[in-house]
Amino acid sequence: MPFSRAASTMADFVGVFRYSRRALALVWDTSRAMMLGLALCTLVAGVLPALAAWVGQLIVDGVVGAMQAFEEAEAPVLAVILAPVLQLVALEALIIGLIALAQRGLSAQQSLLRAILGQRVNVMILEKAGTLSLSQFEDAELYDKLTRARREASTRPLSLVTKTFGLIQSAISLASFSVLLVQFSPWALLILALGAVPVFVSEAKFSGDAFRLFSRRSPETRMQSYLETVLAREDSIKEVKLFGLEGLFLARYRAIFERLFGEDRRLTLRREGWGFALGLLGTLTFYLAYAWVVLEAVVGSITLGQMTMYLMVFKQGQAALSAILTAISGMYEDNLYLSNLYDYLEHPAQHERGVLTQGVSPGDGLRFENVSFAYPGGRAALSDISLHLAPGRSLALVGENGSGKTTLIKLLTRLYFPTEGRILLDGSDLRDWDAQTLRRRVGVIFQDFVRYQLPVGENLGVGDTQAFEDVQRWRQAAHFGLADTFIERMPQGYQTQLGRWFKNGQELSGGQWQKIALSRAYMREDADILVLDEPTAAMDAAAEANVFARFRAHARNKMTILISHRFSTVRSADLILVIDRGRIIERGTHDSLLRANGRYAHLFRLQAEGYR
Ligand SMILES: Nc1ncnc2c1ncn2[C@@H]1O[C@H](COP(=O)(O)OP(=O)(O)OP(=O)(O)O)[C@@H](O)[C@H]1O
Repeated sequence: MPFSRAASTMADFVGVFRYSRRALALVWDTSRAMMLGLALCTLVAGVLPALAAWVGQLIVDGVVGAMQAFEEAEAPVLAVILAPVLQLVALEALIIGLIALAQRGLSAQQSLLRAILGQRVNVMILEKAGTLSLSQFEDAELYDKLTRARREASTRPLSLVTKTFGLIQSAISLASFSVLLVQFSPWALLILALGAVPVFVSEAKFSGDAFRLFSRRSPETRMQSYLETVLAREDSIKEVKLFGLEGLFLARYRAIFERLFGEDRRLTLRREGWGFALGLLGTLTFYLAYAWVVLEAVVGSITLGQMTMYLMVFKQGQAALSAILTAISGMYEDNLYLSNLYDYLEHPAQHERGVLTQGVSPGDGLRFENVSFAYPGGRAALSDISLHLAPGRSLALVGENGSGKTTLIKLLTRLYFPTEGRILLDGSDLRDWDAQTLRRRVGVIFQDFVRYQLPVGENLGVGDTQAFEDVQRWRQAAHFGLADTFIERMPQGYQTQLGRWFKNGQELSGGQWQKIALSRAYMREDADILVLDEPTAAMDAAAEANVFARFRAHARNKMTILISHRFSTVRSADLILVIDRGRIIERGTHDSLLRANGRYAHLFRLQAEGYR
């Protein structure tokens, strides 16, 4: 390897460790007491083994001395001769006991910290997810980082801290062993090091390889977990069964596993193979040193006690050194995974910087001025949209599937920003509005509303977090959304658990769910813009008529926007926009549009004929 490449590989290797400091800070911040406890136990567990080895030497030499004394004495008193040796044995027992205590302390604190830190990191990941915009969520690369972080990152900070302490512990042990060993010969230290370094280099290389493998294939692992979900979740199982998809999906699931496993196997075999071969070097050096120490004992340059000690010290020193190197390569691996976590956490959130709580011309309502929009990486979904909706007026959007109706609502609710043009509320650009204020002013139900696995009351409460548990408000909203009658018939009324995930959960029909969603929109008492995207598609005709009668009464002074494929619901709107491939192609009232005899009139007649 040329020098410059070696240097840059080394720099990469060292550079990765920059996350160690942050992980340590995180743990320190999480529990100072336990981090100090860990440090103390580490210190004790690090220093005492060398002390034990030294006492071991004293015991052996003490025994040899006692044997001589016993032979030489005329009237030997066993207790007197043995006493010093026995004291040493007791000391050794005490030291071993303390080591065991320190190790238990370490493992107890580690397992507690693991739980707290795992939770903390998961919360950090989820909090960050809350700050991401919808388009960031739809960015596959960022989403991969998020899933990788959720899968792997929560255990890494502790693992890093444990390894750092483990490293310090082994370093202390090694230093204390070295102090003993260097009295035998400084060369022994060199032999010790030579045996361990090759294993370390190969470990570091393979942990890098494993991380790259893990990162590269996150799309495949995501597909795997997606297939698991489809095959094992109640909301998809019905269709899977009826279409007989189990075999097909399982085969795909297996194929992904086999492909991934092939790579894993290759890596594992190489890693362990090299680990074994290079590990033999360590064994070889140990036996070299062994022979040497024995030789020195035989020729009488060291005592029998020293021989025992040196052999033990060499063996344990070797173990400590290889523990140090393993810890470093493990830390390198943890740092790689943490780099992914911090990359994700530091991904710039698209800050909503607006501060306005009032527009420059209150009462002006909503305006789109030449608004165009394209989804990231997609073609234009909306082009040159202009419209004005004054308070108390209603707007209906009509158009084929995929024409851009929902997209318009997403812009209006600031889930996305226009690529061109502006949207004004009360005369001020939507971007400049304070997020909270804006959210309070808009009540919206999307077609793909969420069916929360929560009690039915809370399913309404999510519509207004300030009234999340307010039973009175639930009842009122359910009344407007026509959900009250069936909710009151449920076994535990508003406390009835919905969905099948939890015990005694009740499943609702499609139309009932839609009524829940509709009531959720009514929870927004302060909202003066109400948006309903296909709110009644699953409802029976009587319910639909009722819903709109209530809606009109409720929305008398509000701005309302309605998306529907049913002309019966659209016709009463003050303004109807017909959208086609992202453009407004017709606008007017029901009557004027019929008179114009264009697309609207055509679609209307088609639907009317269907009912004849
Ligand atoms: N998140 C997205 N990312 C990229 N493209 C999208 C996204 N959502 C919608 N689109 C595309 O934007 C276009 C308009 O979609 P939109 O959902 O606004 O249609 P729609 O008029 O509401 O349709 P429908 O009547 O079926 O609900 C479609 O071509 C669709 O493929």
